[in-house]
Amino acid sequence: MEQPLLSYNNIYKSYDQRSVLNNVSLVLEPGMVIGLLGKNGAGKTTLLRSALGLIAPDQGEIRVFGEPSDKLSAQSKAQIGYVPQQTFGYEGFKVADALALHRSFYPTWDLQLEAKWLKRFELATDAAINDLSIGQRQTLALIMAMAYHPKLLILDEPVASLDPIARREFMGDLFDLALDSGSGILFSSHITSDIERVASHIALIKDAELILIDELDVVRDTIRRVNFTEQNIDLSAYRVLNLQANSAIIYGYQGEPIPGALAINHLSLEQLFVELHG
Ligand SMILES: Nc1ncnc2c1ncn2[C@@H]1O[C@H](COP(=O)(O)OP(=O)(O)OP(=O)(O)O)[C@@H](O)[C@H]1O
Repeated sequence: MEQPLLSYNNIYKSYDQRSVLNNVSLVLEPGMVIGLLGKNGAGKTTLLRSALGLIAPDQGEIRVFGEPSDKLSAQSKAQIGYVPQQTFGYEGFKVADALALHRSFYPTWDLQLEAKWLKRFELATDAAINDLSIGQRQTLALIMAMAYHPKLLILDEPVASLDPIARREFMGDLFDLALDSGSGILFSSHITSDIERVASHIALIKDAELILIDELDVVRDTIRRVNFTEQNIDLSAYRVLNLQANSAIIYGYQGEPIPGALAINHLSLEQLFVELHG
């Protein structure tokens, strides 16, 4: 089996005795695009930053390309692309100068890709970074993180400030990048439609715990809301993600009848997210 690009093994992290990551395990293999979904404060940024050695977990082990994340070699670091939630450096630079400096760190920089994206997103190279809109800055940050074909791409809400057209195009490129070059992508987002469009896998984080990690198609196909009147309905054949007085969200449904169920309904990713947090 190929070595995972990134693996989290039983990660715990607390701040002031408040748990932010609770026993999180996750593996990113080449070709996977994992969309990390969770509400504000769920622990997404903490999880992403800890992969880069920027945050040290209290317990557990994180490996990137097989190396411990807090002792990454320079060679491994050069194969990671990271776009934080808040960009940016290069204040006082023009776009062209910032790109030239950034490019100089990466021998695998793809000038054609850079030119294609600059054109597509209408970023003027003579514009001053300080004058760019938030969305334009985010676009530039994405170009800077992706144009050297990193093996591992970690994106913290990468497209939140982009308009829907730019979002759609970038998300498409992300997916192509992963599939073409055997890279892997872990990105966080609140935008369930973006995750549905490009992710191969979804990781759902709630109250510091990874409550679901699986292929997106499997999640879509086997998640259901079950309505019932009797409290003694037997749902033991499923993973119950949420249990209310007269309904439950179950995972692992295969189309069979459930005795006592009044209704068994599909849930979109957005409905799942809303209902889990309702
Ligand atoms: N350095 C810190 N000190 C104390 N608490 C922190 C620190 N960093 C993060 N936290 C807390 O940890 C929790 C998780 O934060 P994190 O930034 O990982 O969430 P998130 O899922 O990325 O949220 P968002 O979607 O709003 O970006 C939050 O409650 C946050 O306040």
